[in-house]
Amino acid sequence: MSELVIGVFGGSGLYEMEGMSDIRRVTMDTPFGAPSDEYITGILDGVKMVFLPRHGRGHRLLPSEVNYRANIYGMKKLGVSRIISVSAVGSMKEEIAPGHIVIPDQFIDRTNATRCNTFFGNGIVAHVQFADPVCADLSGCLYEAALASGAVVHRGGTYICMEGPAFSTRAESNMYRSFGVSVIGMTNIPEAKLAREAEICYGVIALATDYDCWHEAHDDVSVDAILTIIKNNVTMAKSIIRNAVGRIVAERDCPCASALQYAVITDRNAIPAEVKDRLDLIVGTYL
Ligand SMILES: CSC[C@H]1O[C@H](OP(=O)(O)O)[C@H](O)[C@@H]1O
Ligand SMILES: Nc1ncnc2[nH]cnc12
Repeated sequence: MSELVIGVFGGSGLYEMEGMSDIRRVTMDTPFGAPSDEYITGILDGVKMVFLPRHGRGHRLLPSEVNYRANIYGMKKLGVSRIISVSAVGSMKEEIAPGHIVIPDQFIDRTNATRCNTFFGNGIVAHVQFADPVCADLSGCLYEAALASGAVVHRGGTYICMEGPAFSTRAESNMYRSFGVSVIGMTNIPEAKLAREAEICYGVIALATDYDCWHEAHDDVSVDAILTIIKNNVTMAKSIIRNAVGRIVAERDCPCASALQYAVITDRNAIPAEVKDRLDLIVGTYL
């Protein structure tokens, strides 16, 4: 059985993780370019952890500029089998108030193709299943952990991923509400798709920071308002991660672990050798 290694992508306001021992910094280059920053590895309550701030330390990268492929590839290289994504989100429902936690179970993709959401192409074609885009087991652990941390937590809900960087217009916000979505953000879709291709379980702790711009009784979303809420909630996010770590077992009994088994359609003999080489870590066992 392989050792449990849990990865964390820190989002807006979460640029470091306290409480780990045996801390090391790992600088990595990947066949897909450079990740957002150094990975921080360490031990949290006896479990190996890998932390990466997705926008880089100092929040230098736009959601569209993050090299999601490199970030996920690096996690895979470091042995990660579960990724916990911490994300600031706008609430699209009255009952999800700023300060609440949501563990989304669905996504809608409203990004506009400036991001690279796949490891495949250039001579190898694969189509992974994505009907259930987050790992149900990991998300269950995150929900239980949020309850144990005393959070007001909403189980399930749809995260709509927009391109940004400008926030939505009021017309867009109302349209998204008519879709029935729960929260809005700018980062999770590429991570979820690439994690699935890398056979890594993906789950999200979404921190509701604002009511976007649809709520007549609340101010329109601003970075300032988001950061104020996040400052008060970063301790909660860290507590949820800590409580989740003890609930995650090494062995996986979910479809994420074999997502690529039947996904590659290309004739193995037609795949160029350099493509096989580049993707060895991701898909090598199936070629
Ligand atoms: C700083 S406000 C907008 C920013 O926050 C969210 O990022 P993350 O998911 O990394 O917490 C949102 O998606 C935007 O990128
Ligand atoms: N209202 C919002 N729209 C998009 N991303 C966000 N992140 C936090 N709040 C957001």
